[in-house]
Amino acid sequence: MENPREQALDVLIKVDKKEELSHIIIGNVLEKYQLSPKRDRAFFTRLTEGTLERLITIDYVIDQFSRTKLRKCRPLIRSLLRMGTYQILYMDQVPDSAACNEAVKLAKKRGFSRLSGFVNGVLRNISRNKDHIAWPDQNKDKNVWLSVKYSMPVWLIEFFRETYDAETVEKMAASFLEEKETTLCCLKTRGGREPVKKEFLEEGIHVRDGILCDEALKISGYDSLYRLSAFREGKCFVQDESSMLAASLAGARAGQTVLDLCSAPGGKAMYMADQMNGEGIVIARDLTEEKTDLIEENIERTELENIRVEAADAREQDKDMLEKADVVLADLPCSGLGIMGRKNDIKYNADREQMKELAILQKKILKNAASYVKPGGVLLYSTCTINPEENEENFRWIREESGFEPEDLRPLLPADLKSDTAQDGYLQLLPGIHPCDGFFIGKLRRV
Ligand SMILES: C[S@@+](CC[C@H](N)C(=O)[O-])C[C@H]1O[C@@H](n2cnc3c(N)ncnc32)[C@H](O)[C@@H]1O
Repeated sequence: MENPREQALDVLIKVDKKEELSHIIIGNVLEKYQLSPKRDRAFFTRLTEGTLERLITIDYVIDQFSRTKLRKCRPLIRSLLRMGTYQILYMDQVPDSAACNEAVKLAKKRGFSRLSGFVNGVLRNISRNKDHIAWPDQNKDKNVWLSVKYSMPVWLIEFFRETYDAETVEKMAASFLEEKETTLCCLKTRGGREPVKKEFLEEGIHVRDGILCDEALKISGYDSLYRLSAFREGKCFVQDESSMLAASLAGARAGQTVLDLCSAPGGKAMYMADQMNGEGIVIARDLTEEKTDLIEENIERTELENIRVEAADAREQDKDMLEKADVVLADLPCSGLGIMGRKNDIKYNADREQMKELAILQKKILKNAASYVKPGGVLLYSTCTINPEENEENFRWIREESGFEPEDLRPLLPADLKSDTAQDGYLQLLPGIHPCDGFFIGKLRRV
């Protein structure tokens, strides 16, 4: 990677112009420069992801110290100021003078010599005054204060506060900004957690056990997953503990028929196939072949044999599957508000209208999902969001519509996990409150 700052600049400009989702653009750059030194790749990743994560805070600061408002600047200048400010405010290892000088050099290199003085002036002004920023007054408007402090759109803060108190919302917002380890699920059928852990320790990677699930390992300090042999050989795959918990609460057992309607990239399908010890079948479906190819790739790597992959639209009822499945998993497309800390685009692109449309889509799929459950079988509904309309309300709706009984989750939960609603068959996991992503899990049984 020739100049990680210039690569970061190009990514920020593309994201600003909404050319593509940021994790795809960043992933493409990392793939192109996979042989570059780990240090450059890490600097590039931190600078792009960090700047995007703190965009609202950064823009607030720049507008305080610049005479031209950021929204009136050219995209290149806007992105240069944003990444310069991120380095000054959040990257202690970068001297402020380097952040300013490199921004000036890039402005000149990209044909903006006339504006390089402006870039220099704004960044040096921020550097001089970084301990005297006038933040919003939290006593005047707590939501605006939370929005600027945690870089979350104010409407989202207001939306969460319709359900949760300010303290809970602050914990959630803070947790989205925390540095995340990567959570891996280790397959029992491939030897389980201990040998993988040993291998990672030998490779000098920081590793610790998960908190909620026996299969989980949390790792950090590695470069690319594909450089880890245990990952390459399919002994583990990336999955948050909230997802492992959802798949484990489905309770799939050896010999059963499991139908996973929205399966790509296949995380929960693989977890269940592994729990079934390779006996019985998990039918893993998704909408397009592009998506089912992702499941196929993962199965090939993990060598799980009891998964059958099919492309199918879950909105259409499949008459051949009526009352055929012991377990139906409806892990549905959702607004993703529980994983905003992993995907920056979600918090900036979410909107209430789209959330309402998703709730309608979920109802349609849930109705079909219920029709595939055998008498005595299970319907497990899950999403990675924090939105009562998509979660609790849809769970209540399908319970009434299907006549299925909610299953008491209390005996099935890890000891450390407390929830007031578990006895009613569902739980809403909250980042910052629970040790995992934000996730909804609801379990019903056909009586
Ligand atoms: C939350 S993700 C599933 C994650 C997956 N269960 C896992 O654990 O790896 C939702 C999936 O729903 C799929 N999807 C969206 N609309 C669908 C539809 N109408 N029919 C089937 N799958 C759909 C998306 O392609 C996406 O892969």
